[in-house]
Amino acid sequence: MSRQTKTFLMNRFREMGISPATRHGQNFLIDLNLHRVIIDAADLTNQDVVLEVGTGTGALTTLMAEKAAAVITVEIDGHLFELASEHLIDYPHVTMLHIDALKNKNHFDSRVMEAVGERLAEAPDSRFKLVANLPYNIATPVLSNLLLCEHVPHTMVATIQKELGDRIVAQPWSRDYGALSVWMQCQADAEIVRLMPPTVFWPMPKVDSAIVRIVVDPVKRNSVPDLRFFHQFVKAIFIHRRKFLRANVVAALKHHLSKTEVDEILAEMQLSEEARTEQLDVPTLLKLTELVRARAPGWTL
Ligand SMILES: C[S@@+](CC[C@H](N)C(=O)[O-])C[C@H]1O[C@@H](n2cnc3c(N)ncnc32)[C@H](O)[C@@H]1O
Repeated sequence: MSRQTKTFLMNRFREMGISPATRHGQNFLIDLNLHRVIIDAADLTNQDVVLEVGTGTGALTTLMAEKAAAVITVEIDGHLFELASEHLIDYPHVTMLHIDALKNKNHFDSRVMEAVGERLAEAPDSRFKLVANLPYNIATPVLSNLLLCEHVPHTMVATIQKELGDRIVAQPWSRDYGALSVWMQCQADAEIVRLMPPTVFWPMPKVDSAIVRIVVDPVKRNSVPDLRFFHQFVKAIFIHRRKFLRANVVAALKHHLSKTEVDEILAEMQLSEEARTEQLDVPTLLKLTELVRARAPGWTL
């Protein structure tokens, strides 16, 4: 029997005297075909160094270890770390970390990136990929922060809440368009590969899920002169995305730009006073950010 079916998992958890921890987003994929879909979407080869956040029982890890040059897998839960260690012991190119992958909501634990850096250094010309069935409570910081890390991924393939997937691929004027859509689309091509009902997991989550693929585009990424500034500025003006853009820029740049300066910038961009933040596409936001940055280079959120 596969060691990731519902019966196997239920028995193992019972033997260990534990139950899945909701606070850690422990919903395990029990439709094993979907592991294959994830791996195929990531197009894994022996040139890839893979980061997995959430080892779980190690089922996906083992499959990735068969294909990739190296896998760094991170698990917060001691019981699961132990369970996965039993299965991963025969894979010397798998680095297992028993830590919280995130130091805080804006930063990875430095040990994660150190381990990734070491594996990348061992395999020249390797590509870095994130492939994971992510715990839903940390999916946004994991995907967002990775794009600001020292080692930027070539591709990220992740199982996430469907609602989050919708936000990542959303277009201007739509209900789901926001700072996260802009942050992803300014530097990557993002798509939803597969939608999944709760029944493919044990225990079943309360929401639908999606597998997303985000492929970083170096040309797009290079067209953002200051990624950190852009990230912060877009976050600030999208807090009230339905409001008038002018009000949002004025509020975000309070103490840094006067209302007259904001009006000058909007006039230069030929944006009316009635323009709403939610209507701005990525190229327009890039241009706006650069005009703001030129006048307030030291601004931070
Ligand atoms: C959705 S499960 C995925 C497990 C497994 N990869 C699978 O495909 O079935 C998420 C896993 O992430 C772990 N986890 C949750 N928060 C974490 C964090 N902050 N750092 C590392 N692992 C975490 C959970 O304990 C759980 O094992």
